[in-house]
Amino acid sequence: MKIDGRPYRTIFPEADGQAVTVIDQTRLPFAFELKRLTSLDDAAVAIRTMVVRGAPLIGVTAAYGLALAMRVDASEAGIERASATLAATRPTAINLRWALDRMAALLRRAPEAEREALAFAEAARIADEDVASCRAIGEHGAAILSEIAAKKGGPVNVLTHCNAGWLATVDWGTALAPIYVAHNAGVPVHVFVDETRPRNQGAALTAFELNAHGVPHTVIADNAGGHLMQHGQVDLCIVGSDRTTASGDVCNKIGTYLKALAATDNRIPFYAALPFSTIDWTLHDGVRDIPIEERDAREVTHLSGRTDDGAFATVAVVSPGSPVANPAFDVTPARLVTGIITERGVCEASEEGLAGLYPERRKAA
Ligand SMILES: CSC[C@H]1O[C@H](OP(=O)(O)O)[C@H](O)[C@@H]1O
Repeated sequence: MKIDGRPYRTIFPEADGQAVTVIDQTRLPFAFELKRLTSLDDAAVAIRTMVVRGAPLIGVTAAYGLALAMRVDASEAGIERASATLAATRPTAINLRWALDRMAALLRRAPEAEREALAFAEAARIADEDVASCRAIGEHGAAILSEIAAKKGGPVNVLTHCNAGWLATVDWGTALAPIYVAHNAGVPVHVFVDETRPRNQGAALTAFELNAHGVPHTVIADNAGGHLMQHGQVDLCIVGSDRTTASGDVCNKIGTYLKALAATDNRIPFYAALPFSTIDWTLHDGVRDIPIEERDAREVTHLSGRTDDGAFATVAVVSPGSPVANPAFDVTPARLVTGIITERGVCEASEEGLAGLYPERRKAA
């Protein structure tokens, strides 16, 4: 995507191969700052502290983190140690495990002396594949938006949760990719942007993206979505995913499940958009089996932002001493999901639906 007319990706290797540069998403939307990752630990900290975030981007950052690690220790033990360090950063997004397994399998087969160059090349391939996958998700999803807008004879109103835009991937995004493709094609689209407490990825990141791209949108409190659906203001919901099971259960940012319940109650289509790398083919019961990250209580007790005179500030918003719970994700059962938008097309949220798009997995299962 473009920022002030300049094309950006969320992560890119530097020409000298000594570092990888990322956008520091903890500073958005009030400051656009780049951060250089020069080591395995830099990459691990960037993932854990959400300098980079979003399932596909977490996977790509981990891939580059492993490549940076190979500069220091390309032995078998080095591969295992770096993989373990990166895998421990965040437990829910399956893209992290998927990327590390793909990289490690390739590196183990290569001579130690070739592993650093091979790792950077494979990380770049994973990044390029992510861009292509998200662009294809955009095409398939835009067809849905275009059909609704044509039937309505007016703007299609999409509700989305958290940030599943280009900032959550290498480029294009997943849930927002259909919106960008449709908007670019002249389809009238408007987006209701859930603020998405507690870290406000919607209010801070999705709104930043849509502002930069000129997409009409309205930021809303998380709790307003059901009311808007009840009053006919939402035509469909599209969300991202951090891990989707082979049976179509969708794990996504906390609060997604509540949106799906409201959508179902109001007979509003509810889609999840995700690439192949977000599907966990080993799981069939997401509510029971997907590990849900519990993040620091301070994300709930404090709000970070900018004061009216432009200073960054963090303020307490919870009565001191009150206990806090902060699960970062929830799981929407497949029965509440209208369809899954992937790089290979749109399918039912079911074993059959996903196996139909990925027949090679049926044989593997
Ligand atoms: C395209 S994956 C985006 C997905 O990741 C976000 O989680 P986080 O910001 O904690 O990394 C959120 O669940 C988004 O839907």
